[in-house]
Amino acid sequence: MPRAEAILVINAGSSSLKFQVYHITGDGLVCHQKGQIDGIGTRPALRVRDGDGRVLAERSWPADAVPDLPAAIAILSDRISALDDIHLSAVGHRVVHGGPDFTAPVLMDLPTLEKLARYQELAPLHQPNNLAPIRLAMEVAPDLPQVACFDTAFHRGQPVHADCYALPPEYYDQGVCRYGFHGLSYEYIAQRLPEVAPEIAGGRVIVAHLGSGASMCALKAGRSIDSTMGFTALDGIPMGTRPGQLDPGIVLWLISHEGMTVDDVTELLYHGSGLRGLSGISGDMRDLLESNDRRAGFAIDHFVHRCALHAGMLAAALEGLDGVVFTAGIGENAPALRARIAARLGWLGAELDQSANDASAVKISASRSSVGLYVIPTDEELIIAQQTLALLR
Ligand SMILES: Nc1ncnc2c1ncn2[C@@H]1O[C@H](COP(=O)(O)OP(=O)(O)O)[C@@H](O)[C@H]1O
Ligand SMILES: CC(=O)OP(=O)(O)O
Ligand SMILES: [Mg+2]
Repeated sequence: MPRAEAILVINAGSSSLKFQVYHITGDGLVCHQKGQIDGIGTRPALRVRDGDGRVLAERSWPADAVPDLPAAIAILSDRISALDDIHLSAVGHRVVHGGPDFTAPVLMDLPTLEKLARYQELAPLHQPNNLAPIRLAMEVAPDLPQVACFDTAFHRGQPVHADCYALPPEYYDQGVCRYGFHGLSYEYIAQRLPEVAPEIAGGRVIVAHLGSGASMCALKAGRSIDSTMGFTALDGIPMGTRPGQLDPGIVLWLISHEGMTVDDVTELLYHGSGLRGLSGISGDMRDLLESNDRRAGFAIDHFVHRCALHAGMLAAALEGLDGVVFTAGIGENAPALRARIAARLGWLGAELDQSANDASAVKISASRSSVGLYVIPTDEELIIAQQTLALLR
């Protein structure tokens, strides 16, 4: 029997490594297998399912057995190379930073790999882990097309007054601007809205992508007009191990007063801050929700507060609010946090339906709420597969 033509998708995040295999059919893309290792460095767990959702493999490890993304890549690459019932037509990769030049998916070659490697310092938690599998695949399968799909691309149509910093313009000309990230996730949500939430799809929507990395995007009729992340994926709301918005004066103080080097500050801001730094317990929201330690509750309070403030900022960018969509690890799975954030948006007209929220229904707003509240599980891999297929064709 001929093996089915397929696209493999790889998505390396800050606490997870996800993959999906799609069959290419006459009608488009059909998921054949999907899997992930999440909780990397905190509570690593592997789960692989077939296209119908049946669990094919499940396993967990102690935190230090899968301490980082490279360890997860090693585990998953063994599984992926064992897939023998497909013929790969291409591999689609999430690449977090596309800088000023990469505004659309691109077929990878060595010069492009070198260009993208220059953005490693702008996304140290992601870019090396996004590029390593591309480099490896180009070595072992030089004829197999590798396509890079960017987190930044979806935001690149924002007006200049929104994506610039108040710095002399020569910095903007050099690419110092607000890129925004999680664009593959926002593109997926924008694609789903007309079907799942037609009453808000053409309106003013905040999408809250709350995962280990977290950001929010202001969608106006499905297009990004602003977001909470900036030049790097450090900005905006607090994350698992990143602080979110920070007065740049703190960085100057850390250098001048604390004698920190660039490497020290990088370590603090990418690995030692956010929920982990503030709680001193864990950057994994599940650990904080399960903890009775007062510091865990304090970190969650801060997270909710900052989410509410940034949502207010995006509502101002949108000049009003028709809907809020919760997505990603926390947004999809933590009803208590959705409830607390929604309560802080009451002044904008948001009112939760508590039982719908507890059940993680798609629509979780009360019927009298003037803001539609939704939970839509994201699927960055599907967007990557669609973009990869479009480029192949
Ligand atoms: N049931 C849950 N309750 C609360 N938080 C959860 C739950 N499941 C996952 N999370 C949180 O989601 C985050 C991971 O989300 P994910 O979108 O996979 O992140 P990333 O892609 O950035 O690695 C972690 O902080 C984890 O604690
Ligand atoms: C950009 C970013 O923070 O991604 P993730 O949430 O997958 O870590
Ligand atoms: Mg992610």
